[in-house]
Amino acid sequence: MWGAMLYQVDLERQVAHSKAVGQSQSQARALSDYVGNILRQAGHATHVFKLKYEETDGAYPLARFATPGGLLDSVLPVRLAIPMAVYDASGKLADSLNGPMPTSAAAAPYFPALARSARDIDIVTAARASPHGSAWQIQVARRLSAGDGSFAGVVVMVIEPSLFIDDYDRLDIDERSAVVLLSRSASLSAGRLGESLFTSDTLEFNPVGPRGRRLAEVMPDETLDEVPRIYAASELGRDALVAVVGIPRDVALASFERQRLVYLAFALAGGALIAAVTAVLMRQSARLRASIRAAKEAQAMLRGAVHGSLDAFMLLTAVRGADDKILDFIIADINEIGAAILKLARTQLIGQKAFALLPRFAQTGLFGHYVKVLETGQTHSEEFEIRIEGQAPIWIHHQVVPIEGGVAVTSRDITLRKQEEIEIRGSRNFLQSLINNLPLLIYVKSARPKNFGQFLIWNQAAETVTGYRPDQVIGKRDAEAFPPGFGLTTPEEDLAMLDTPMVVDLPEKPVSRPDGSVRYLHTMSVPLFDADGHLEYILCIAEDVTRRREQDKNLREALAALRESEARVRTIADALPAMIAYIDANEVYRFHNASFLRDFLGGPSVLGTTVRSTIGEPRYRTLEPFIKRALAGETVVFEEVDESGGRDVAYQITYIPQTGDDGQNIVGFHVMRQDITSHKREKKQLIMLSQIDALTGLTNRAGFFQKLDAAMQNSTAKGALMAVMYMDIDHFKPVNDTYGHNTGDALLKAFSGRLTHTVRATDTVARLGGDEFTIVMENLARNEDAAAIAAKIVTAMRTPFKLGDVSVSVSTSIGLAFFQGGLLEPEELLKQADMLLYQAKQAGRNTFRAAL
Ligand SMILES: Nc1nc2c(ncn2[C@@H]2O[C@H](COP(=O)(O)OP(=O)(O)OP(=O)(O)O)[C@@H](O)[C@H]2O)c(=O)[nH]1
Repeated sequence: MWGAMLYQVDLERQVAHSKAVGQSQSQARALSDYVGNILRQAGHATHVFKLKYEETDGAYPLARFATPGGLLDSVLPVRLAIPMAVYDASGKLADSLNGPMPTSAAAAPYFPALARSARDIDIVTAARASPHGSAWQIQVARRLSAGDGSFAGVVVMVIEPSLFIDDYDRLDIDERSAVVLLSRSASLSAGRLGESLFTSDTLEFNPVGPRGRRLAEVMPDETLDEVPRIYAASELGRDALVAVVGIPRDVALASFERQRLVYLAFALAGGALIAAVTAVLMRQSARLRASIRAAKEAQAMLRGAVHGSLDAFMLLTAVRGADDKILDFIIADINEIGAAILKLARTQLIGQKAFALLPRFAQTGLFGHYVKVLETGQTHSEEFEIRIEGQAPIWIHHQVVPIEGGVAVTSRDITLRKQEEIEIRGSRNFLQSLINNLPLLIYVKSARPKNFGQFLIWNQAAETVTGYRPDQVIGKRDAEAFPPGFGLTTPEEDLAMLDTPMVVDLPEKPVSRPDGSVRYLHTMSVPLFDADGHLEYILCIAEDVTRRREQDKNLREALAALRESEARVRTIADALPAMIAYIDANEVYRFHNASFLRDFLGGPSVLGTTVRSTIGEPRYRTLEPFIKRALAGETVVFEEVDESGGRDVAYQITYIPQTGDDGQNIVGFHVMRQDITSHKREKKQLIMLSQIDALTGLTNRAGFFQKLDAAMQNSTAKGALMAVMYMDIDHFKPVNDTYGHNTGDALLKAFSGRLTHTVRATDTVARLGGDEFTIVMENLARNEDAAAIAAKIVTAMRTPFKLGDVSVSVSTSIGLAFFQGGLLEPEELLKQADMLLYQAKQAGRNTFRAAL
């Protein structure tokens, strides 16, 4: 039992020791964190000073910098009274604060490095013995630049270990604890043992136990005092500094010792209690670690939020001139997004002056805004466009918030949103312009209950057509904007739309303009719904149909006139005896009068059919040449005999070409078809009549020559013998003279009658004029046959003629010529007969002479 208890006690001791080492190390780590933080802040403080110094061209005293609540106080507590100094370019002390400082820094290790490098860096020197012998120290130095960027000197902060040791009141440790800060590089240490401080250049701490142990327990290589402690170290990671905290062993193991007594008293129960206490402590430690981790995570998240933000974020510190006027801004911090916008690495940007980065900083107005924000303390936000040649424009939302000594700038790329806005505005402008420029009246009324019927849109065309301006209409209802019965869509029609929302085509209505004139509108009402399907607007689109109505009216009148004229033309055409038609350029019948249909085609209407299909191919072939000529522009007159009806019907056809509106192209031709059958017959009769001697009824001179010509051709063709007889009444004149002209006529008639009876029916007896007669005899067998007839005629005429109351005795003389083919002309044959007549006259008359 005791063995077990002693074993347990030993185990507990080990646990308590480990815990004590952990506690020491935790304190050592806190110390090293604090030191590291102070050193970082010191670096930051030199940076802030540098900004102010450079901004004021060197006229910025350290005393002002370290004013309580001033710039330094925002970085490092002024109460720490950290010694500071400013050295000029030659290394000579120019300003100092919080303690004596070396009069020259020229020999300091940082000085030549900072003088050479133009970069804004801080140099933290290794620990070295303090010149005034108090301890050792670390210097944080930063280059100061003149206005032209040249080396102006350095600012130095002196960090002494006493700062951490003296003022170290954060550690919750026993007063006999040891706190040591060790510089490995300088082999210097400074420490506190309870209330007493010490420095050493020999003190060293060595690790306890095997390497790689989790707890970094160390032991001093020399005895510091008589207090046994449990020491642990924490390396600073930079500057070769090590923080060591030693907690008195009895304090560290006090609980264990108490527990050991309890163990002694309550052996087994004590062990359990210790275990429980250990567990609680472990849990507390775990909780502590968790909360530290949570704090770190929160910090990381915060930092991540800034750096991972979609917005560009930048902290700018104002650079002020001697008169405190803001001259420029320096980038104190910037996130990656911001750096990306400026197209430089973050590290390159930090410390840069805005004017150096953006030469047009002032012209863009940004500088002015930043200054104003800083001076007024008012946040400024705006949206603007950045145009870089060769790149699409970028829209930025810019917010500037005042902070201590500068501004915090947040910029967000809102190009996409802006483009959408511009597009929406563009399409809205387009629609607006479209609505205004459309020749249609467009007006929109509200369909919402609160302002039902109120005009919301009234476009240019609506104003032009109705004479009412938008300011007279918009925001009003019909009854408020227009006189009663104005004529636009009425409230009743709007209410009907509310009942049954649908597109309505309203009848054409007149509207009275203020000047008294009237316009006719044809309106469509269209319901427009909101996203929830409720009727929101009534869109009315109206067309001014006044002109169209006038044109329609004129057209109707013109059409009526045309129809009337056509009816008149048709009446006339139908009444005409001629057949009239019109055929277009495609040879299609377009018009015909009643006679054309009845007398020519004899069937139903052929309008719309072609000539070829109407009259048939054979007849079309006859007419085609004339049709082509007419369609070529020629007026054609020709005759056609239609033999189809069993009797010959003769037509005279006239084609008159029709030119189109251009006066050039032939668009068809008019047909006038006249039945000339009877006319031709009459003509034939007339011709016939013209060949008859009116007194005697014998063939006249013209008929004689026609007959003689025909007979001679026949004779030539057949080789037949023919004769022509030429005779004259002997002493006719005295008859006229004795008995008068009428008796003479009667004698001529009686003579011709006796003559006709003497010859054959096939012989042609003609009177050439006066008392001269001829006979054409064809197909004679012999010459003598004709001579015999001549003799017979002479004999027959010797018998006196009984003419009314008088008896007249005459005789006749005859010349007889023959023909039986040949080239002789009729006139020549007659002349031969005349010559023979003359001979008969010469022979004493009352006889004949023949060319036998
Ligand atoms: N009554 C009548 N006399 C006519 C007509 N035509 C001609 N004459 C006359 O006929 C006569 C013809 O005269 P001629 O033949 O020259 O005289 P002729 O007396 O017959 O003489 P020859 O023939 O030599 O015997 C003229 O006196 C004409 O005036 C007619 O139609 N009627």
